[in-house]
Amino acid sequence: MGFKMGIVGLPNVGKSTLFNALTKTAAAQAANFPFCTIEPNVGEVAVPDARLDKLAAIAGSKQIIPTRMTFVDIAGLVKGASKGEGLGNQFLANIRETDAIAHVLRCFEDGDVTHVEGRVDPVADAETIDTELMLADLESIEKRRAGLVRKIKGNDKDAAQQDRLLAAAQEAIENGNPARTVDVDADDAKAWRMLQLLTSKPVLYVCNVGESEAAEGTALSAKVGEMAAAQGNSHVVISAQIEEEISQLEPEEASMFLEEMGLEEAGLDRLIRAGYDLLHLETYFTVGPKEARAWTIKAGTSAPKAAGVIHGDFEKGFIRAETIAYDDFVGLGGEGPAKEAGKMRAEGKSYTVKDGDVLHFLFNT
Ligand SMILES: Nc1ncnc2c1ncn2[C@@H]1O[C@H](COP(=O)(O)OP(=O)(O)OP(=O)(O)O)[C@@H](O)[C@H]1O
Ligand SMILES: [Mg+2]
Repeated sequence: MGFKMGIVGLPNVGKSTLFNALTKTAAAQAANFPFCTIEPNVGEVAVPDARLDKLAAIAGSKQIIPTRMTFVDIAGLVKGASKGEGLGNQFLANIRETDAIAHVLRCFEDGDVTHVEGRVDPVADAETIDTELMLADLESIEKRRAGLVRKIKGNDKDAAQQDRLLAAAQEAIENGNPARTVDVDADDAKAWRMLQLLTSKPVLYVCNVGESEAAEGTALSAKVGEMAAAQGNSHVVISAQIEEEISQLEPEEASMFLEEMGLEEAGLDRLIRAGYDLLHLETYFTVGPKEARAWTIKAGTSAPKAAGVIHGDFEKGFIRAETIAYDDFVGLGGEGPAKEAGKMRAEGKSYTVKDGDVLHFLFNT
C-alpha cells in the first residue's frame, strides 16, 4: 500500500538531516546552505512496534519483519514559492504526491547555520509555508474550476461534484484557512482525496531543537505546540542532529546515549508513530515459527481487504480469518493456549480488523 509522508519546510531547517536519521543513511545531502536539496529523496522506514517483538518472543519466530512507511525529503520552500520564487513550484508537485506532511520548523539557535529570513521564529515560518501552500492551492483551484465549466453544462455529475468540493476549499482558503478545515461527507471523501490539494493533507509539526534541548523542549517549541493545538494538529519535539548521531549507533550504545540525554526513546520513533496516527493507520500481525510480521491497514478495514495487503489472492479467495486479539495472545501465552481458552475467533467477510489483531487467513486458490 505504501503510505508516504513528505518532509516540508523552509530551506536549511534540517529536513535532510531528519530524513537521514529516519532512513539511517546518508542518502540525502545535508549541509549548511539553503536549497541544498533539489531532487526529492525517498526512503522506507520501519515502523517501531514493541508488540511485534513480544509476539515473536512468544511464538519463537525466527524472523521479525516490521511494517514500513515512506518518507520523502523535499526541497525547501520560500516566500513566493507559489509564484516561482526560490526553487519555484515544481516542488509543490512532490508535496502533492504525499499522503501527509511532516512540517519541519527550525527551533534551534545556532548563529553558524543560515536562516533564510535571518531570524529564528518557527511560528512565523509555519505561517510563511502555510501561506505559500494555500496560494498554490488557490491557483490550481481557479484553473481547475475554469476547466470544469463546460463539463458541468453538459450535466457531468463527477465534474459537478469536483466543482462543489473545489468551491468549498476555495471558500476556506479565501478566509485564511487551509483546505483541511473543510468538513467532507463520507460520500465525497474519495473525490476530495483525488483533488490532492496541498493544504488538505494532514500536518504534523516537527520542532527541530538544539542538541541539549530535545528532552525538555524550548520556549519556541512550546509556542509551536500552542499553535498546533489551536489548529487541531499535533507536534513532536526532536533534535534532528542528535537523532542522526543516534541512528548511526548500535542499539545498545544508542540506548545508553538516550539515557544520558534524558530521553526515554528515540525521537524518531515518536515521530514515525505520530505520522502513523496522523494517517489513521493501524497494524495487524501474522505470527508463526518462521516469522512475525506487522502489516499496515487504514483504520476500519474489512478482513478481506486486510488480507489483500498480503496478497491479492488472499482477498479474492477469502474464506475467513482466524483471529486472536493481541492482549489474549500475549496474556494467555500464544496461539495454542489462546485457542484452548476459546479466544480464537473465526471471523468472516464483514469483520472489521482491529489494531493489534493476530490473524491467520484461510482462502481458496
Ligand atoms: N537540531 C539542529 N541543531 C543544529 N544544527 C542543525 C540541527 N538540525 C540541522 N542542523 C544543521 O542545519 C544545516 C541544514 O540542514 P539540512 O541540510 O538538513 O537542511 P534542509 O532543510 O534539508 O535544507 P535544504 O532545504 O537546503 O535542503 C546543516 O548544517 C545541519 O547540520
Ligand atoms: Mg535538504
